[in-house]
Amino acid sequence: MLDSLPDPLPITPVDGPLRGVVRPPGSKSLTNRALAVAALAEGTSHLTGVLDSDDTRVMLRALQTLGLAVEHDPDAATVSVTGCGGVLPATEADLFCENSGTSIRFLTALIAAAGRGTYRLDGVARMRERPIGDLADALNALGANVTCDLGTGCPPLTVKTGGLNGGVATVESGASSQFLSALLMAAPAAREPVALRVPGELVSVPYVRMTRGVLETFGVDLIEADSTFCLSPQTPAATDYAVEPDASAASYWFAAAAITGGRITVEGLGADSVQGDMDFLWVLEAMGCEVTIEEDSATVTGPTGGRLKGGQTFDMGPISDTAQTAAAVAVFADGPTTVTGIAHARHKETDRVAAVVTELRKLGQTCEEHADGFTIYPAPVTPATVHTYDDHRMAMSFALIGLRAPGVQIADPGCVAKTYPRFWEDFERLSRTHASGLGAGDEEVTS
Ligand SMILES: O=C(O)C1=C[C@@H](OP(=O)(O)O)[C@@H](O)[C@H](O)C1
Ligand SMILES: C=C(OP(=O)(O)O)C(=O)O
Repeated sequence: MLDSLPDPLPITPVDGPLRGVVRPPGSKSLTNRALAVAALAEGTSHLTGVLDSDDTRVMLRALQTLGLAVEHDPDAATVSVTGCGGVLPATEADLFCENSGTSIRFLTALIAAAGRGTYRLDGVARMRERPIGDLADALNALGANVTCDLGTGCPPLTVKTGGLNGGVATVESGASSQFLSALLMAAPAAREPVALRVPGELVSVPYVRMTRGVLETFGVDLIEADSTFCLSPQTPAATDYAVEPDASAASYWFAAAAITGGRITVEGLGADSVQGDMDFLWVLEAMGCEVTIEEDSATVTGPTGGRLKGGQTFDMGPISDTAQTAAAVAVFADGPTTVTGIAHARHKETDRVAAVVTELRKLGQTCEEHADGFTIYPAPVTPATVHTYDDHRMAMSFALIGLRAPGVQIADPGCVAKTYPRFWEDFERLSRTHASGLGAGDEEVTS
């Protein structure tokens, strides 16, 4: 399906509010965490609701290469993993991690802790610009020998290891929270207790909470005090784990309701979600949307005519994957919107701060670029082809602008495969629910 899309993909504006119900695919972050912890567990874990996308396939393939028994049924969205109990079967491996940050960071720590030999990890050209040196330093303090082969603090990496001894490590976490998450998941396999000290800024805090939640489900004990996380040697217990739908993916549907003045319900994500990106709902509420959160769903009703409130500043540091979604919504606000706290978003699939500003300017918007974010002064949208920089979130968020403005085309639409291969199918079906759907009941859109 993705291969047959026109490139660039023209987006057809809708002439009324979108209404519908949607269930996004499984969370990338939860899928890759559950896979990593299940790999270290004793016994077989059964995961349901798993995401099948480029990023999760990188992780699945890597675990198989490392000698683990992994059974994947993409149609049923299930994976069974028989864990290694603390020592990986493979004593060498060459792992290609594409541009999956979670995979390369989680795997580096997992291998350092449970590997016995020499391993190499690499990715696409952009991955070679994404930092990982702070994770390598922390693993080396615990007894591994991890080197960034080009001396740039980025992949490719060589991991030479006989397992982690344990001890105290400092984890610089200003570039990514994934370093700490990776260490927390790997530390139980060390021979001695591990203390992970986070001395300065910790970005993307909700993802660390998510890691703790997954570890808890697998029976791992962890103590946190004074920015230090302590884990004793232990083996995670294999478990059945149900992955929630992806909250970052849900942000596109919530925003579609906001922009078109419609009403969209996302199923499977409710009050108890463990994903921080659900907080994007409060950005939309501040911009004039009505937000309702139930036990197992969340609904956004956009203001009539999609007239959104501007003149606001949002610190989106904890939820930076939704900053591009916010930028798309900001185009239709009645005043400027400023997003702060996302300097670390410059290290992701692309420099997202620069990409948002560059592409919004093409679409006729006035934008200021700041070190840690941007300000958008809304103006009428001018037709343009949006460059997506191999960043799924550029494609998915900028498509939303095309729902209300003619002439928006999305280059390389297939890049959504990183986390949401069915995105355009859901977009198409949901786009058909406008206007005539009003008062006629919601159309079910599921994936
Ligand atoms: O731990 C995770 O699952 C993630 C953490 C975040 O990265 P940073 O911690 O690098 O901000 C987020 O952007 C990424 O999509 C997923
Ligand atoms: C930043 C992202 O991914 P990762 O860091 O896992 O590559 C993302 O999915 O937006």
